[in-house]
Amino acid sequence: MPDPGPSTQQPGPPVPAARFGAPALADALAPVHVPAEAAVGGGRVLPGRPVRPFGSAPAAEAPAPAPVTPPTGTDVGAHSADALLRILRGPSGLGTVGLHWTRGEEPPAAPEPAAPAAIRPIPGLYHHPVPEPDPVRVEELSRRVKAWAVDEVQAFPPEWEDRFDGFSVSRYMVACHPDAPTVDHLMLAARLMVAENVVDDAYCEDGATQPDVGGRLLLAHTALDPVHTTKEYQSAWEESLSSDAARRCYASAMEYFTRSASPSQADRFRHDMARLHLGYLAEAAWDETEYVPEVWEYLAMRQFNNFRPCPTITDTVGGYELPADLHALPAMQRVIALAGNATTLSNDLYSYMKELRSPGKHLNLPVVIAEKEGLSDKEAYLKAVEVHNDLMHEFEAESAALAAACPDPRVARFLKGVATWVDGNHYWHASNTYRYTLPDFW
Ligand SMILES: CC(C)=CCC/C(C)=C(\C)COP(=O)(O)OP(=O)(O)O
Ligand SMILES: [Mg+2]
Repeated sequence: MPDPGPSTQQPGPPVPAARFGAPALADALAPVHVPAEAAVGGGRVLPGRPVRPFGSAPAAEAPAPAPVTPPTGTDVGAHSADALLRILRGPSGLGTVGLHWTRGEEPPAAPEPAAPAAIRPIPGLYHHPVPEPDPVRVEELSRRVKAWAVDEVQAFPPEWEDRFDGFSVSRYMVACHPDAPTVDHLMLAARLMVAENVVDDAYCEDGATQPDVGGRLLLAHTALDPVHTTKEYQSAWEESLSSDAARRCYASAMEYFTRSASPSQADRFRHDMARLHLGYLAEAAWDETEYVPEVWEYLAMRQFNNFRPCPTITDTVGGYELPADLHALPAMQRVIALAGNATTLSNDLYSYMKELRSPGKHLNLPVVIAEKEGLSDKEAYLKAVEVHNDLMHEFEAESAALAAACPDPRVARFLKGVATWVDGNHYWHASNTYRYTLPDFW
């Protein structure tokens, strides 16, 4: 690794390496000076130090889960089934052919098809199965996103390659965005997904939370939302964008994204990322003060520390635009929030065992319910499943109502894209047995 050189980071308390039980991580968090000419940009190799990517060690030490066939979706009938099915089928009528899930490119001849991933859904968790992601796309996206992570932004060191591969970002993104016209479009989502996880892992996760996490997050946020200042200070900010893996990933992924997105789509994404960072700050503050929130307070925090920035780029990745005034509709905002909350609570349930093994008390919905409502671990987990399911039903009912009230094909396509993202996110969690194992509650 290159010599880190002098720091460009704001002054702050020293990193307490012992706290993390992983000196490599504390070391990785140290800022790195990079000359101005190496400032972020597509195609350049950026020096710097890695962060521990993609969560804690693989779940290999836990017993391997038994793969089962995914159940079919349930309960739709109780929740505006007709309208929902119309959304999922997509728009119909004259002039809507181009709005369906088709691709702008013919896939090349298929290689040996990869074996379908084993799925292990949480019993009783309301979800919809998805078709197996196109293996040709998964392969191509995997090659390209890894090349970006390794060669362009140095997101992780070679010894963590297995963890990066185990994250399976390409299978994740192909499952979530089946309507992406090209692999270039999928790359927009894949780079951002990698970057978001690098920032979370480097600054916030598993005992890695830094006392100066607020400053770090704000400076990382400027890689998405640029600083406009005087000439004297502008170059110092530009240099800072290369100074750690988190900022290199954000800056590069955002540069690609803004080349494809409209100004209003890019601004929507910045707003969603500001929400995310606000959620990280609350989580970090509660971790620091060892505060266990009320269940409703936890749910409020998790609405911000949330997958929301992922489904809300579905139109950019799909190569079309939901106009800002339709995105801003209160009913659309409610649908987006419900979808984000359901997907994020699904993460709380799938990552429950991983988070139990992590250092300190890792808050998630089952843990907070158990503590605040005096329930056993199993009772709390099963109650959290019900909270998730209620949110999913509400999401689907509100989505169907909005589609009926606002018969604009772009609204229908966006709602379908969000619903597809929700399903793809579930698929990825249920199939990622490298990362997640289930508790023994059934
Ligand atoms: C991809 C993205 C926008 C992530 C934002 C926040 C985030 C990492 C999650 C919502 C996932 O939750 P968590 O941090 O608990 O992830 P793991 O359980 O460690 O997989
Ligand atoms: Mg989690």
